[in-house]
Amino acid sequence: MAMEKQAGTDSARSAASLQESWARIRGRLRDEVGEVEYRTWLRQMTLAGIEGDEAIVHLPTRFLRDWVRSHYGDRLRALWQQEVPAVRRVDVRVGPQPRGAAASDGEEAVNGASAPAQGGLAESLSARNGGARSAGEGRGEWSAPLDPRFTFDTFVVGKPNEFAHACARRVAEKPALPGFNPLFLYGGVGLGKTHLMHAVAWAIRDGEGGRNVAYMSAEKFMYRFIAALRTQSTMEFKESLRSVDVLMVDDLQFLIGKDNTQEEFFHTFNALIDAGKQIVISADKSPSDLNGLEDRLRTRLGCGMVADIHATTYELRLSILQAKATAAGVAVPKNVVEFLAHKITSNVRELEGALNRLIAHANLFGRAVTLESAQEVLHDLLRAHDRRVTIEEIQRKVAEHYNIRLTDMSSARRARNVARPRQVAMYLAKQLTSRSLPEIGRRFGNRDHTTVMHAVSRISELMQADAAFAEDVELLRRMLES
Ligand SMILES: Nc1ncnc2c1ncn2[C@@H]1O[C@H](COP(=O)(O)OP(=O)(O)OP(=O)(O)O)[C@@H](O)[C@H]1O
Repeated sequence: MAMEKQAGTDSARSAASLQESWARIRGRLRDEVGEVEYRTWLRQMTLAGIEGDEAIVHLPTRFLRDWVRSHYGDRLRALWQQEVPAVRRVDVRVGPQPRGAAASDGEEAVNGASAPAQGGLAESLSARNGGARSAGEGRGEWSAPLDPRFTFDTFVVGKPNEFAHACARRVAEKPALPGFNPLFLYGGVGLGKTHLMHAVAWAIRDGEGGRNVAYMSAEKFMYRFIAALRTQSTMEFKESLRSVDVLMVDDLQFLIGKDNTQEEFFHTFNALIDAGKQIVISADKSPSDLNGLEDRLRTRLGCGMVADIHATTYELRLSILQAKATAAGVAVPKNVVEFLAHKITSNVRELEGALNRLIAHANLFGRAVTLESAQEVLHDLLRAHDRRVTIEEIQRKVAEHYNIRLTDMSSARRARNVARPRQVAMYLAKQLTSRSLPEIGRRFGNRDHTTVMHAVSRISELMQADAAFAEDVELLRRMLES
């Protein structure tokens, strides 16, 4: 063993002892980072081999590679050095995973040689699915790769998604339960449909019984079907698809207007349901609203459980931001989280994108995240969102509310009953749009930016001192935002 440790090359190291070292390293990492983090980021690591003084670790995607490199690279190197002192460097690469790689937490995969593993990601997924391959298509090849970030652990539950989440959990725990088959999840863009689908797929794959889950987009289904038609292998297509235990199809609306593919999907759907297999579908609309899908298919899609994911609420946006900041290990102040949750209301994808940008910026420049940096870094994004609330709208609403003329927003009149509403409008313009102080000043009768600054601080003070006034301003804000 001691001799082996000094050798540092594959030739001197048996596959078995490498495997043991690698298993210990992974075990230690898992103990250090905890189960959830380990499963999210590290579980799919495989050892491709040792070259000279370098251990080569493979991950299936660039995203995972970058993440593991930047967050765990040093730790991996240190653990390797403890285990095998001759290893001085660790190279994390995107690479194929060997058959059976990372099939479960107990199974650690090692090629045992420096030569790259054979077989691509599709094959390794096939192995994860049970490894059975029929002639032509491998069963697992049906499945698109699952995103390791999209699990139940990382899905934040709130009022708008709690029903869909509960249904997804139920199906993951007990596939093909009567009343839950098919499970049809629908909702607007970027609200978490794919995340929930992947979470179900992960949970079933990792659960007991080694169920064979095929997850794909409707587009992929069509593409495969057309390819099978072209190569006259539709029988194999049908057989391989019908041999799965769970079929999950994302973005079903893609099949609208694709009549032949719909027909094929309808038959596959029926065959699987009749055989007691679980089907999970996602789409942007409910089955009854999917105009352009055949009636008989729409009817069947709606005969299990239909669950919608609603637009996010302010509270859910707050929770999601907090959870994502914590997961990234970055301190994001409360006022920044509240600011983002207020401003970016479109969907979770954009919210997440904004937070990631802030975090990346803070990391790059080694600076803390602050409200000022958030406004600066996200300037373009906030501007795009501002389109909904314009300074004109603010002026109009505030003038109406205080019963003054719209022209008084720009007039030179200084009477309190005019000046105060004007200050409120300036304050709201600063809060609800990303216009600069000079820009706001210009829109209020060419006033100086210091006047706007004064208005903002005066209104803030008054709101602190006078609860009724604060409520009034908040009411205006809500009216403008809705
Ligand atoms: N409740 C949630 N908790 C944590 N993350 C979420 C939640 N909802 C959505 N996300 C995140 O938001 C992003 C977009 O979600 P997802 O891709 O699942 O949306 P989608 O509804 O499938 O969108 P599309 O209609 O564009 O396919 C993902 O990164 C996802 O992890």
